[in-house]
Amino acid sequence: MATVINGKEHAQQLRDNLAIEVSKLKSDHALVPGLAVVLVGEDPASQIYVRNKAKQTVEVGMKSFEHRLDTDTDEVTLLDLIASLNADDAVHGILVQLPLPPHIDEFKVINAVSHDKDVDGFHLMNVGRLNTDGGGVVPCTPLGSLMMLKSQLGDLTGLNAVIVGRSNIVGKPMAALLLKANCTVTIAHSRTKNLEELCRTADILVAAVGRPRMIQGDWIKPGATVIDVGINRIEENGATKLVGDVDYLSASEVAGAITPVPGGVGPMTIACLLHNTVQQAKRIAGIDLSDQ
Ligand SMILES: NC(=O)C1=CN([C@@H]2O[C@H](COP(=O)(O)OP(=O)(O)OC[C@H]3O[C@@H](n4cnc5c(N)ncnc54)[C@H](OP(=O)(O)O)[C@@H]3O)[C@@H](O)[C@H]2O)C=CC1
Ligand SMILES: Nc1nc(=O)c2c([nH]1)NC[C@@H]1CN(c3ccc(C(=O)N[C@@H](CCC(=O)O)C(=O)O)cc3)C=[N+]21
Ligand SMILES: [Mg+2]
Repeated sequence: MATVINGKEHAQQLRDNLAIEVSKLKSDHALVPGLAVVLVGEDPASQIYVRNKAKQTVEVGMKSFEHRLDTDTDEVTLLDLIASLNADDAVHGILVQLPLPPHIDEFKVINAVSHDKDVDGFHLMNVGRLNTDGGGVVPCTPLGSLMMLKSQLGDLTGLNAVIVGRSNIVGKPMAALLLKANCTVTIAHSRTKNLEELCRTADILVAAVGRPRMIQGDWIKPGATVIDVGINRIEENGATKLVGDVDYLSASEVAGAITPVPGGVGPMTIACLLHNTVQQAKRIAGIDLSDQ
């Protein structure tokens, strides 16, 4: 049976370390990192997610600012809010919850956030840096996934990594990180041929598809490490359930290690968001990033 990679524990450890760092920033630099989260619309899943983020932000000693706007908010109003957050010295990180309503241009909004306050790593400046000098802010979900992989496997050099999914927020930045970590990287998507065979070549398999339990145990190389990014709400036996893109039962009989859903990549994503906020606060304040 596969080792279960406990994302909740990894996330708790990361938050414990952040709490220590935040208290040092307070005492040594009079700096309290602040995170602003902007939510447009009433999506219940997003509301829970935003509430969890706010709670954990405060728990590590940082300031949390929440901005909830109606679904029919126009683009100019949203851009004005972002401009005021860009100019606010108490705010070091700005996250605009995606997806946005269809009448709002997501690309425009993402790039209106100052790249110095981007904590998602979605701004063009940070995308460019991830793919060149590696110095920018790294997207939270891929960063959390990489941390768990390194903790599980140590050096990743030479391993074959297959990522299923090519989105800008998960698949592509995950590929960039694994390439930087010296893996041989393949990105698969909906047009990929022989997906099952390709998956069986993977020492590291990352599933970021959005299809409940798509990847089966017999698609997995025995002993491989499986990172399940998928968060899918399904109805089963009359109850609502959260499942990943990997069929956990069959996969855990073949894999060497696997992240569960819930309790895997999700909690690490939020912890990495807090990590990125601290990083941006230090950058803005001119505190050496290699300092602590
Ligand atoms: N744990 C966390 O913190 C987070 C979890 N998620 C979850 O991760 C999953 C992916 O999210 P996201 O990247 O935003 O999703 P997108 O819908 O943006 O991308 C899905 C990708 O999967 C590919 N795909 C779809 N169907 C197939 C198929 N049958 N075979 C192979 N590839 C396929 C698509 O291919 P194509 O490009 O050809 O259309 C696309 O590249 C979702 O379940 C989401 O909820 C997302 C963000 C954070
Ligand atoms: N700008 C932006 N940045 C994001 O990072 C972003 C976003 N928009 N939009 C939505 C997706 C999704 N996402 C999740 C993060 C944590 C959990 C998480 O903590 N999940 C728990 C379960 C939570 C539950 O029970 O619902 C778990 O997997 O254990 C889930 C999903 C971040 N996203
Ligand atoms: Mg849109």
